[in-house]
Amino acid sequence: MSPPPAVWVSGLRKAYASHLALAGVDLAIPEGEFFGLLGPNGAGKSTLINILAGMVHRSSGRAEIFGFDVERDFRRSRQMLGVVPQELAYDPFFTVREFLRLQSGYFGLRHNDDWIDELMAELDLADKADANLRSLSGGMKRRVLIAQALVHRPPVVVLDEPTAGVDVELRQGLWRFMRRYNQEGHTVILTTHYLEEAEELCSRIGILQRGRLIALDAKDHLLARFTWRVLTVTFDKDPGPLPETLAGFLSGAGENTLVLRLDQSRHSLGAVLTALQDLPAQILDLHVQEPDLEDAFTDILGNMGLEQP
Ligand SMILES: Nc1ncnc2c1ncn2[C@@H]1O[C@H](COP(=O)(O)OP(=O)(O)OP(=O)(O)O)[C@@H](O)[C@H]1O
Repeated sequence: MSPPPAVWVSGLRKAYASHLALAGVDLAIPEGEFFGLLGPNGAGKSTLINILAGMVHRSSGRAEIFGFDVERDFRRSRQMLGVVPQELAYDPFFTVREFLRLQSGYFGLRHNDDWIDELMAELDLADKADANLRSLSGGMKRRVLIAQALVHRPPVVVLDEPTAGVDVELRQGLWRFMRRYNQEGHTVILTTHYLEEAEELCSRIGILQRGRLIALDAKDHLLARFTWRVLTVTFDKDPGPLPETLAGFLSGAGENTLVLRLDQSRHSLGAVLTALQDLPAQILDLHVQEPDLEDAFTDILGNMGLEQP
């Protein structure tokens, strides 16, 4: 028998009074995956995460972590899971080290200092070990949140908007840390509004909208659905009117610059360049932009007739 997936959800529903926050979600996340859970505000992402963490009671359906039901086997499933929440709920009188020891205690770990030291070093918190939580900057508090979630070395970690509002440098540091944690074999689930972040880190993407998974695919497959490219061409002077063969591709123009949108599956870039070279101006620069996850996200939500966040 194959081992159970890290996360398994089937027919999962959550109703708040008459509002359906999750309307029957099926999802299996295998061990070791870096999974991106995306969706506009109110789509149900936090509800799903909170059900997995045993913090919200599901209305119906199943939810398991490594085969342990999140309610019936709460202790075992929770032991397998680390959740990095959006906000730090803590007693501000503790130092960072005291706080992480306390968290270890919740998981029955009394001698956890070696791992706490390693976590603090990895997250650049070592020189704040004895600082009071109250005195930390927003970025430092964010690191403490991550350390808190990992204090019991969970095989599955869920990061809910881990880099919201942090500066570029810290974001890059957190990406490196998450990538390394995943490369060590841990399963990572990330929710984010920064689609660039999901594109950089996640191998598979699920898009939730109004409590339903409207897309679930490998990131590369999602992106491969899009065959258009945007070609920006800069000339040494005004190139004049485009030949008729290219006029239909024009999507913008600036000073001595033309922007063409081409569908690669139908138009050859070579033929387009040859036609451009016939214009009475020299090409100085060419830039080809490929679709990114943001384009895929917008398009998928657009096809559903729904607005993006
Ligand atoms: N405790 C609650 N009581 C009533 N409705 C709730 C409750 N928690 C969430 N909801 C509703 O359920 C829906 C899903 O909310 P949820 O927080 O899961 O979305 P989300 O995708 O995490 O959004 P965001 O990106 O804004 O965090 C929303 O319409 C929200 O208003």
